[in-house]
Amino acid sequence: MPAIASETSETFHLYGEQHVSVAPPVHAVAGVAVTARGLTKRYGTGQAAVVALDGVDVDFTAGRFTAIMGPSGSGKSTLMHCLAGLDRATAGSVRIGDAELAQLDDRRLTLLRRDRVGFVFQKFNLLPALTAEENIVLPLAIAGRRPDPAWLRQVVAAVGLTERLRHRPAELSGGQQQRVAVARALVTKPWVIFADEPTGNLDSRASAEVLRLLREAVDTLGQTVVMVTHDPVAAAHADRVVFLADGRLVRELTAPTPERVLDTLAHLDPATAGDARGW
Ligand SMILES: Nc1ncnc2c1ncn2[C@@H]1O[C@H](COP(=O)(O)OP(=O)(O)OP(=O)(O)O)[C@@H](O)[C@H]1O
Repeated sequence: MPAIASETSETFHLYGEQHVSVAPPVHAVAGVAVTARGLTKRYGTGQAAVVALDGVDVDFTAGRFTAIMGPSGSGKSTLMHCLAGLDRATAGSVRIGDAELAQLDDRRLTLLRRDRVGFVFQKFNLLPALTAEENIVLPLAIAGRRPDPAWLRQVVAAVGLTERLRHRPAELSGGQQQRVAVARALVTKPWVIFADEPTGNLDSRASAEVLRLLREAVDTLGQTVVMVTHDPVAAAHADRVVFLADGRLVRELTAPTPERVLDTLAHLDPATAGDARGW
């Protein structure tokens, strides 16, 4: 099990009792952090129905960095939302560790997301009235948990924000705001971090910094990261890239390079590959 995901002696036995306040621990099943089987998502009904995911089987190894790519409309966001418990699948199964999402009612699903999943979004999603530090510890504050000071210091130092903790988001650059978001995702020691186009609003220097942080979280903390991206350079920071087309998983690459990612995209959808080259 990755170091960051190991549980301490907190009392998770509350799970299953009437007043659930903490999500249950999750455990890796054969080294797999998140798994989907036959994952299907249909929007609408009848003739207007859209099959966004069409029976996706995929495993995300614990302590690894995986990128999800594919042409526009191929189902990347839908897949991430279903994997992260932000949306319910129409059919099939998603397990985060040994927790089967379909078996959780809305309240338990919310707890699982709050306590076991970290999120990084394209638009940072920071609260403007709060300082950087308050934004970072917000998931803990919502859960009524106190930050572990040593861990908080380590996370803040890792993202290079020690001197910026009292600044509000409007006083920070885009790259700094996204680093706050990465720290906020790490602070709960989540089972998995889902990053949805985390560099989509950043210039290439700030992008490289955020990608380096995600990479470091995997390499030095054992964090599991799953990232949706359109950017072959971003995807090349991952250990593995999985490619969607028309709601199906069609290819994957290990040890990706930007060139190999572009070549694979070009086979799936020449227009998308052209965009990625900046044509
Ligand atoms: N709420 C919705 N209602 C109806 N159809 C939807 C909805 N959300 C997504 N879709 C459709 O599902 C398909 C997959 O969409 P999704 O957003 O997951 O693709 P994507 O690969 O993330 O696209 P992009 O790269 O453009 O962001 C598309 O055909 C989209 O139009």
